[in-house]
Amino acid sequence: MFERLLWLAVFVVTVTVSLRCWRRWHRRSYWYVVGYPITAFTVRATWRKVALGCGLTKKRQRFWFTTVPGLVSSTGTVQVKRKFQRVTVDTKPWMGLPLPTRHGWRVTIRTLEGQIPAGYSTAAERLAHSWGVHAVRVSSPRPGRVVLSVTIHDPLVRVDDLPPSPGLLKVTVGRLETGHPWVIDFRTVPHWLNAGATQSGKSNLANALIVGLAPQPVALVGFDLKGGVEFTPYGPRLSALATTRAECSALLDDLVELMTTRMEVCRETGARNIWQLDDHERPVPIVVLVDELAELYLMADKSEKDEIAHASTALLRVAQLGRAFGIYLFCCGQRIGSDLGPGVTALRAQCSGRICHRVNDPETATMTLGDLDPAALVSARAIPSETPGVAIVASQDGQWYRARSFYVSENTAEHAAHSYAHLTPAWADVMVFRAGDTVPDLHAA
Ligand SMILES: Nc1ncnc2c1ncn2[C@@H]1O[C@H](COP(=O)(O)OP(=O)(O)OP(=O)(O)O)[C@@H](O)[C@H]1O
Repeated sequence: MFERLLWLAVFVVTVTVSLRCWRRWHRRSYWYVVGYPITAFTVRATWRKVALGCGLTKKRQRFWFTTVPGLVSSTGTVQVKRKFQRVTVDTKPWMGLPLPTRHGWRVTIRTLEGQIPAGYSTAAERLAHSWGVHAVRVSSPRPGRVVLSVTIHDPLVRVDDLPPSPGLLKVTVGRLETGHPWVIDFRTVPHWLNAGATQSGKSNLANALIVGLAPQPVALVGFDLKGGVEFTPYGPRLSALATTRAECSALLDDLVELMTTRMEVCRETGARNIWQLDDHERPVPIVVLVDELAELYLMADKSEKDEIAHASTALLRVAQLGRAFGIYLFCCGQRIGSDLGPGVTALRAQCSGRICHRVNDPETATMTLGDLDPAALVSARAIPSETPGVAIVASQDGQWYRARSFYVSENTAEHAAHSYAHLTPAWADVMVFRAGDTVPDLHAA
């Protein structure tokens, strides 16, 4: 008997240690083979209790046949006088089979009458605590269905190195919490707002863009309102750099003039945008990086009013019309509040790409992500300062995601700027382009 118990103990210890080792050395296969089946079974088995606790059930009158009152799933007291009677029961929403994902699982729920996805978003935090997971995200692929996407651990604690760019004007800058790459694609979403408090990771993201765009046949333009300290080291790969408001105004005038020229070229050739022009006619696309956007709008005294109005209008025109003519904006700022003036609000409306790092004031989060799901705002304000680079990203599919940029140091970005300095088109060359002009052979790079 003792020997049998000993063998059993040895067996249990061996199995436990092996499972722990497996989990430690190859978490993904362990999750699919061991973790997921146990989780799927537990989630299904406990769904009634969890839904009840999170306020996702509905009371319904049902005919119930029972002799044992305790078997009736009701929060009220059920008095069984007859064997077949009408009682109030708590009905749980129908749940499909949880499906494994790389960082957790995904399950479809059929909503009960009167329920909307927002109700599930409100309950998401309660669900996460009930299941003991990092986060539960809610989406609704079609009316009457919600999909709960569960991440067990925060997948953004560690991210890998910056991979090569997947195509022209596309840069994989980080990873989404779903495990998918976070791609900034200027041809799909032309203008971006990148907001965040100091030390939240805004410049790191700009560095990732510079490293990704440097080898591409594009012209990079910098507006560095921190007096040039951020972008000057990347000068060799920048076709133009403005570091004061006066310089910004002049450079914005250039961009508006360039846009007008490109407009004429497109009109003369019957094209609606530069991408419909023949390859040899197409002007070089321009990515404009703006750092510390608020400085462009801040007024110390009334004498600056005209200059601010001028710069603000020019930037807005570039945002409104730039897309068709190959001019794309990436605006970074600590604060992008409406107190900066109507110019900022109008610019924001033109920037469909939104990135909100950790922010200090709720208004910047609202301004950056405002028209998204309120849960995105809550998520943005919950970003801890220990994870710089984590942001809420509004994407072209209308969804929002938590994401983290790859770490790209200033040295790496500076190295890329020097290595690809030979691809930098001179600003004068970019400006003189007209139909029939010789286009610098940047597309061959
Ligand atoms: N994705 C990331 N992974 C790891 N560390 C990061 C990441 N992003 C930023 N950091 C680190 O966080 C710190 C702040 O980053 P960064 O300079 O980009 O912030 P910022 O928002 O631009 O701040 P500021 O407005 O003061 O310039 C840096 O030390 C940087 O190395």
